[in-house]
Amino acid sequence: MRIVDIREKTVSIASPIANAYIDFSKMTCSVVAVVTDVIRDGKPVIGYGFNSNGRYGQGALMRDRFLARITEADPDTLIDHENNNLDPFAIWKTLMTNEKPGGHGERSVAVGTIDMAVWDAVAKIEGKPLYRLLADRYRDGVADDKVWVYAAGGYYYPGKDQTKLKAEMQSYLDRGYDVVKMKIGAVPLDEDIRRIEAVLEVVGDGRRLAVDANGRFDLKTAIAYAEAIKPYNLFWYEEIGDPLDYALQAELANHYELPMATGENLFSHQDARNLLRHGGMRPDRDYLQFDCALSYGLVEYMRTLKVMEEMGWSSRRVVPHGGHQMSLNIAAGLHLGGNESYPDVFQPFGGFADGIRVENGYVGLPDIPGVGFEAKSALYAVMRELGEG
Ligand SMILES: O=C([O-])CC(=O)C(=O)O
Ligand SMILES: [Mg+2]
Repeated sequence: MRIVDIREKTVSIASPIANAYIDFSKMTCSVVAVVTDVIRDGKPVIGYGFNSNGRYGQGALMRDRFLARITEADPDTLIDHENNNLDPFAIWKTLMTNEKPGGHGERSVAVGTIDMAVWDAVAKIEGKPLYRLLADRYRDGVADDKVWVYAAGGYYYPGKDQTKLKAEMQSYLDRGYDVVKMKIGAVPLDEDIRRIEAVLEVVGDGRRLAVDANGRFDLKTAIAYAEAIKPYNLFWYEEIGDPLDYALQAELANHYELPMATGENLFSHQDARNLLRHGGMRPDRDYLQFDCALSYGLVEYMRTLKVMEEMGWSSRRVVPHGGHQMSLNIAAGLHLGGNESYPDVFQPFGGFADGIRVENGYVGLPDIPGVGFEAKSALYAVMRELGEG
C-alpha cells in the first residue's frame, strides 16, 4: 500500500464580502488529492482536502517542499501496519522533517490541508465515515450522531442594508438554524449597534446571536463594544483583539462576564496552550475555535485537545472555525461542542452534505466512507477533477 501521487490546485473563493479586517475579493483556497494504490469498488482510493478559508491557497509551499517529502519517503515508513492502512502520524512526521519549531503560519495551512486528505483516504481504506473511525479508535466507539451548528454570515458588503441583513438571518432560521453569527467592527460602534438590533428583531433573543470582530479592536474599543453589547446577552463575542494578544483577551474578562470565543487564528497546540495559559479564557463559559485545516491538521488537533484536557477544558468547549465537513467529523467523532456552518458563503466549500437538513440547530453526517465530500456534489466535482482528471 502506498501513496502514488499527491496533487494540488488553487481555486478561487473570491466574493465581495468583508469582515472588520479583510475583504475576500482575492481569496483562494488549496485543494489536495492524495492518490493511493488501494482499490475499493474497482477504483483507486483518493483522499481529498482543502484549506478552509481565511488563509490563501498554499500551493507554493506544497510544491516547494511538503509534497516531495511524502513522495520521496520510503512508502513502508508511512504505513500503519496494525490497521493495515496509511499512518497519518507517520505522514505528519515526514511532512514536518527539517522544520524548526515556532512561527506557526502559512506552513500549518499547507500541512493541515494535506493531513485532511490523508485522513479522508484512511477512512475510505477502512470503509468507514471518518467520524466513526475516530470514535472507534479514540473514544471507545461512541460517536455523536448529530452536531450542533450555527449559521455564520452577516458580512459587510457593498449595498447591504439592514433589510438584506435581516433577510439573510431569517433565511438561516428558515433553514433550521437556532443561532446565527454576524460581523462587527468595520463601521462605527453606533452603526454596528443598529445592525445588531436589526438582527435581534429577527432572531428574537440575544442568546441566538453571536458577533465576530475578526481581531480588529484595541483594548479601548474592545471595552467600549463590551459595554454596549452587554445588555443584549449575546451568544458570544468573538475574536475581539489581535489573536496573539493574550493580555488583551485576559483583560477583557474583567469587563465582560458573558461568553467570549477565539482561536481560529492560532495554528498549533503551543499557541493554543499559550491562549489557555495567558488569555484568561474561562472553561465554564468561553469557546475555542481552532480550525484543523489551518493548524497542521487533525494529527496536531489531537495534541491541542490533549493540552485542553490537561488544562481543565472539556472538548465540548471547542466549536471550530471554518464550516467544513472535516471539523464536523472531528466534532462528532471526538466529542466537540459543535461546528461553524456557512450556509451561503465560501461555496462550494462551505456547508455540509446535500440533502441532510439542519433541524433545531443540529446536523447529521452522511453514512459514506471518508470525510463525506462525495455527498456534497458541487464540492466533489471540484475535487474529482483534480483527483481523477
Ligand atoms: O470572516 C472570516 O474570516 C471568517 C471568520 O472569522 C469566522 O467564520 O469566524
Ligand atoms: Mg471568526
